[in-house]
Amino acid sequence: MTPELMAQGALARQRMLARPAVSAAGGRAATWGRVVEPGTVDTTHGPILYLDDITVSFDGFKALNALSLTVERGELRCIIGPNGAGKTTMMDVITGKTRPDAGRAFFGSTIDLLRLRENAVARAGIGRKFQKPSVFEQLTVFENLELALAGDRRARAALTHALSEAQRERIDAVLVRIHLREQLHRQAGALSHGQKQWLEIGMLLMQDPLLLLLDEPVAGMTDEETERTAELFLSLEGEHTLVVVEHDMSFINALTRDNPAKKVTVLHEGSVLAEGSLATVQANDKVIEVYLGR
Ligand SMILES: Nc1ncnc2c1ncn2[C@@H]1O[C@H](COP(=O)(O)OP(=O)(O)OP(=O)(O)O)[C@@H](O)[C@H]1O
Repeated sequence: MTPELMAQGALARQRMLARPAVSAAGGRAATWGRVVEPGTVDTTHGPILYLDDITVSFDGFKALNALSLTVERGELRCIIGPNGAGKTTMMDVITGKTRPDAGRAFFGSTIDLLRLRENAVARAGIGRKFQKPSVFEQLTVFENLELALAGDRRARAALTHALSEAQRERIDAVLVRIHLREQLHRQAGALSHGQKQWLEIGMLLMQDPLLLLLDEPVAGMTDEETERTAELFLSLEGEHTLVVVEHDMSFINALTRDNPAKKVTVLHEGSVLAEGSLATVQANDKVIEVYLGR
């Protein structure tokens, strides 16, 4: 992590905090059953993500068991936990893929996530990166980003549509950010695993999400790629809110080393087992027993 990137992250956080946070639509009723305009989440009085007492059962087995969790706007929150702790199920609830049996889930103070379908959650400003990269292998890096910029416009139309200067600049800025500026004409299928992961993150960034959910983003990456990914995430912190689920403790270390007080959440058996700085949770006896000490 270079001092420049750390400074960039700090600046981005300041800019984000200075951004007007109140929904243009305004009011709780504004989001119920309506399409939500991206970038209008209301965090004036609270967190950007609020999960309260969420329970998800599969044939009587509680994958999430009264899970409560909040994430503040601009945070980079790491979520760790052993296999089966409920991390993926939690992301499925946030993105509308799984409906809980009980509990509440809010994006800002007004957007009730449990009333939105998956595509509406994405439109509201929540982007999700699954573990495996799913880029369009036959297309170039640039074309992949171009498609992502188009959102849900039809693919062919998106690729024949002339880009505006501002759109080109946006793609260019993302290319620099994801370290693929030199590879823009390369077919995505020819990229390394790590580069494909960055491209997919770049595709999410084209939609300018407020909240990014990242499921094991460095699985299968080389040490160098992992380090670059940590730098990328730290540069996004503040401007975006990031929730990173990860098993790789060296990556968690890299994500928290600029600020040792940064919160890490440990999930176990569908609830929060511990939360606090990495050092605090690593020293927690319950955590050592169920996870770190295994
Ligand atoms: N559709 C399903 N049907 C039945 N059980 C499920 C289903 N989805 C998840 N589970 C169970 O719920 C528990 C939590 O799963 P989940 O995938 O959320 O955990 P995780 O923390 O993401 O694990 P990992 O680190 O292995 O990805 C597991 O015991 C899993 O087997």
